[in-house]
Amino acid sequence: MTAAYPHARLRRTRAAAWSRALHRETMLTPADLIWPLFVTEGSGVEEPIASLPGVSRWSFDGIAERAREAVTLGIPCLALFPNTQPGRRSEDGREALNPENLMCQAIRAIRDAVGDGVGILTDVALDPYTSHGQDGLIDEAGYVLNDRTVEVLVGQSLNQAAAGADIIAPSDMMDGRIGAIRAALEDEGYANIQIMAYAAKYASAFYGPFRDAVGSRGLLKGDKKTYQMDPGNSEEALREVALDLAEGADSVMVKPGLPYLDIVRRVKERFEVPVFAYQVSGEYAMIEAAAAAGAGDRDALVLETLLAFKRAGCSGVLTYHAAHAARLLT
Ligand SMILES: NCC(=O)CCC(=O)O
Ligand SMILES: [Mg+2]
Repeated sequence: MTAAYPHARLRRTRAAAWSRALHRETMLTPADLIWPLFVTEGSGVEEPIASLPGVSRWSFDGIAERAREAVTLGIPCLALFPNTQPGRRSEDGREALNPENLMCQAIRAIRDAVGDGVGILTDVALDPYTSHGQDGLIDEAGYVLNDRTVEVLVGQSLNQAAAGADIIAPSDMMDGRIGAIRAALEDEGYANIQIMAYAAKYASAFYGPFRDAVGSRGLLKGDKKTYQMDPGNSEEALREVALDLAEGADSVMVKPGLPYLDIVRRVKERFEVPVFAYQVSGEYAMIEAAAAAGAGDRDALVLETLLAFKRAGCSGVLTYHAAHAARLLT
């Protein structure tokens, strides 16, 4: 039995800054952050993204510069997303298999700039490469075909592995792709390349600005509800995670972030494996809009939301605020 009031006064340990620091249960450091970057063609190019104020697409030189910045700031990992030009998009997304695509060139630019000073996480899914904006191959009715898509995702993963990716991160939500990719990585001599599975990815309204950033918003017809999860489901997330772990994922991700921290917590408690969350573009945009409207202090909102991911059980968080947060923390 613990003491009761008045012998127990929980305000006692909160009374001074030194004591609050001493009793703080959760810490946020730059090492908890994964920084998503958008890649575009050209050189010396920075394209601001209107719906993601403060975030730009960068050409390879800019990507290399961001990698140097990450090293300086102590951010351990970058996540890459390409803005594929319309002329390189197709019904079958075959640009994903091109060894000279934006993703592969960006990986090499980062390696040239910082060696293995940062980890490189690469997105596996076809939406940045398809002319219809879906994450996989579609039939005449527009339905995303599972098994044929998985075959292409395996090729996409091997293409990224050959270019030097450290963590393959399938975000497509096809069934069985983790096992297929893991087997292919083993066969091709990439036993040490990690897989971070977007295991519980929800069909969410929070992805809008991301689709602007990779140029798929105007292309996408319909929605992604036949493969991404229903926001009402939680038991199903545990099944998704169990399958991805059984298929060989090293870590799992929950996405979006803040509205799904209950899922993070359930996954962490059930499986005791590294869990990551993606604070997605719409969440970033909400914080920026709130700060711009004078509804809250930007720096405080950024740090509090990121700390919440840690408290919920995350090993780390993908966030467009990574560089800003790391500067605040150092
Ligand atoms: N596969 C990566 C994403 O879909 C990111 C979504 C977002 O930031 O809104
Ligand atoms: Mg799954």
